[in-house]
Amino acid sequence: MGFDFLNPVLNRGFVSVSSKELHAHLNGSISNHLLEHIKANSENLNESGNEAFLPVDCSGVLMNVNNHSVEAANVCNGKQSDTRRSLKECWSAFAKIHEVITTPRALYVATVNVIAEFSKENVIYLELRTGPKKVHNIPSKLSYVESVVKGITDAQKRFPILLKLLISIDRKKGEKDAFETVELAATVAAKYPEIVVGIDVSGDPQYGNSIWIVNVMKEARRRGFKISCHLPEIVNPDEAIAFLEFAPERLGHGQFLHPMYGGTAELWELAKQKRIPVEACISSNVASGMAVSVEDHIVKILHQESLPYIICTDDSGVFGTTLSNEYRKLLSVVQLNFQQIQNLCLDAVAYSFATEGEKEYLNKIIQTWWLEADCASQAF
Ligand SMILES: CNc1ncnc2c1ncn2[C@@H]1O[C@H](COP(=O)(O)O)[C@@H](O)[C@H]1O
Repeated sequence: MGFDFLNPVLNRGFVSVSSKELHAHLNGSISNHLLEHIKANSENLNESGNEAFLPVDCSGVLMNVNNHSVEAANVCNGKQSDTRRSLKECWSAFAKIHEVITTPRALYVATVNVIAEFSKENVIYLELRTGPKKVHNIPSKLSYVESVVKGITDAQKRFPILLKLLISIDRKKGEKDAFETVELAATVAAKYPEIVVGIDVSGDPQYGNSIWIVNVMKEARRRGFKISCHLPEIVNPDEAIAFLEFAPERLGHGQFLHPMYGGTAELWELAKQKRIPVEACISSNVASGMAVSVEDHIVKILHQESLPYIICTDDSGVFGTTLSNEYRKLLSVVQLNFQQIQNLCLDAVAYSFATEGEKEYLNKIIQTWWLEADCASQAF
């Protein structure tokens, strides 16, 4: 579309440098390389140190990690680059990852290295989200979250990236579990208020009932959390209306809001009226069959109608993508000039769950980077 002038900028990571990742599921963001590494070393993992991780440096960070790429991921999967994973396949991909992350130590290493990989791509603000699990040798949901927070705290000291955590509610696990998760999130947030800032509602959209999900979101809001809620990834206008009426701070996906993709005129009108920022995850939605193609992704309509959206990866490990790659896909279907891309980055700050002071700081970095990028582009 004549945006070749942006390629050097994208290739040099400028967009991701000035970008934020607001929708990244922790386990879904584990690259194949990292997963293989954890699997291969699982028997040697212990709580006391890193000595079993030969390729890991003293901070628990994998050395020589390749950035994700569709090609790299597909080599590991033995799949073609255009392989589509249906939503069902996604759930089994997550289950396979969960089978590998069996100890607090493995979870810690996964957390640190997922952050390392985002930071290598020059992402400067990352909101990770994950669902607490008492599985395998992880003794409790509290210890699960503590391991993730420890990973975040340690990575925060090492990388130039600001980190936040959203605690995920898995709708498949039902109402009781969801209320308990909010309670647990409140306990951990009291200890780490700068890190644990939000609640994510996700999981298989075929499960759960919108009424209790709305009630859980109300409780989370009452506790002071910001909320990001996945809109159903199957056509379900009634549920989407219930979620829009509640008005979480952000919405995940949103492909089926528009009548062209299975929504209704009423739903689309409500979406336009509410103007809730949508976390657009292009590769994920195309790979899982939610959007037929990049061209048919809802982001194009959101852009045309000047509705707020943020470019995100969703599950960079499972879908073999990066934030820069997602921006490239956006630019293949939406015409944006330099200033508009910068504005997208600044919008992402505004829609983030960072504090006002942190937002100010991030905005300054972005403006500086874009000034440099602008100068660099003049040179090409
Ligand atoms: C494809 N789009 C999606 N839609 C809905 N839920 C998703 C998702 N991608 C990920 N998850 C949710 O995040 C979990 C993996 O990360 P954590 O184990 O929590 O770190 C998945 O099991 C699912 O519940």
